[in-house]
Amino acid sequence: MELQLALDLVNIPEAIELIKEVEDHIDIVEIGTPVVINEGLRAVKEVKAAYPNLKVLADLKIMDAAGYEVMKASEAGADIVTILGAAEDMSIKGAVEEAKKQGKKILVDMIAVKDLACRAKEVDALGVDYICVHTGYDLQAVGKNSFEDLQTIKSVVKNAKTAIAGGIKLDTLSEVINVQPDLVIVGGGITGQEDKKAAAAKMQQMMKENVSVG
Ligand SMILES: O=C([C@H](O)CO)[C@H](O)[C@H](O)COP(=O)(O)O
Repeated sequence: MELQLALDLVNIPEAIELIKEVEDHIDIVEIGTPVVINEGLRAVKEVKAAYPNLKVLADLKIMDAAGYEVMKASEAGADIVTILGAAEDMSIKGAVEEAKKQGKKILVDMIAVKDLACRAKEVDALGVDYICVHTGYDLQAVGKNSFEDLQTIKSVVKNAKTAIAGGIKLDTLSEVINVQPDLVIVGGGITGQEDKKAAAAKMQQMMKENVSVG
C-alpha cells in the first residue's frame, strides 16, 4: 500500500518547502489540479527537479486531447497522469498509449461516475494502471466519503491497482486500510495538520502495519 500526498492549495515554493517536511514518509507527491491551474506544468517540472527520487503525479483530470496532454505532462517530469473515468474510451485509450510510449502511468479518477462497477470494469479493460474512487471537495462538504465505493471497485477490478482519495484523515485511515487499496491519497489530512511530518509518519506506519478497524 502506497501513500500519496496531494498538494492543492500551495504555490510552487510552498510545495517544495512542504515536501521537504514529509518526503521520507510518502511514496508519491501529487501536483493537484488547482496548482496546475495556477502555476501550469511548471509546478510538475520544478517539483520533479527538486525531488528526482520521488514519484510525481500530475492531477490534470484529463477529459479530451488525452494523448497530447499526457505527452506534455510526461515532458514536464510527471510519472503518473490522471484522466477522468467519465472521458470517452478513445481518450482513455489515447492516454494509455501515450503513457506506455513515455514509460509513464495513468490513473483514472472516477469522480462523479454514476455506475461505478460498470465503468470500473470498462476502464480496467482499457489497460490503465490505477483506478481511483474520489469524493471531491464539494461532496466532502456535505459529509460524503468513498469508503463503500472502494469496496465496489475492489470487487470488479482485475488488472489495475485501486486507489482512494477525498477527505481521508488519521481517524478514518483504518477504515480505508480495511478495504486494502493499493494507493491512499491524502491532502488536507496531512497539509492541514500543525505537524505535517508526524501526520505523514503515522499514516505511513499504520499502512505498513496494516492497522484496520474491528
Ligand atoms: O483531487 C483532489 C481535489 O479534487 C482537488 O483537486 C484532491 O487532491 C483530493 O481530494 C485529495 O485531497 P483531500 O480531499 O484534501 O485529502
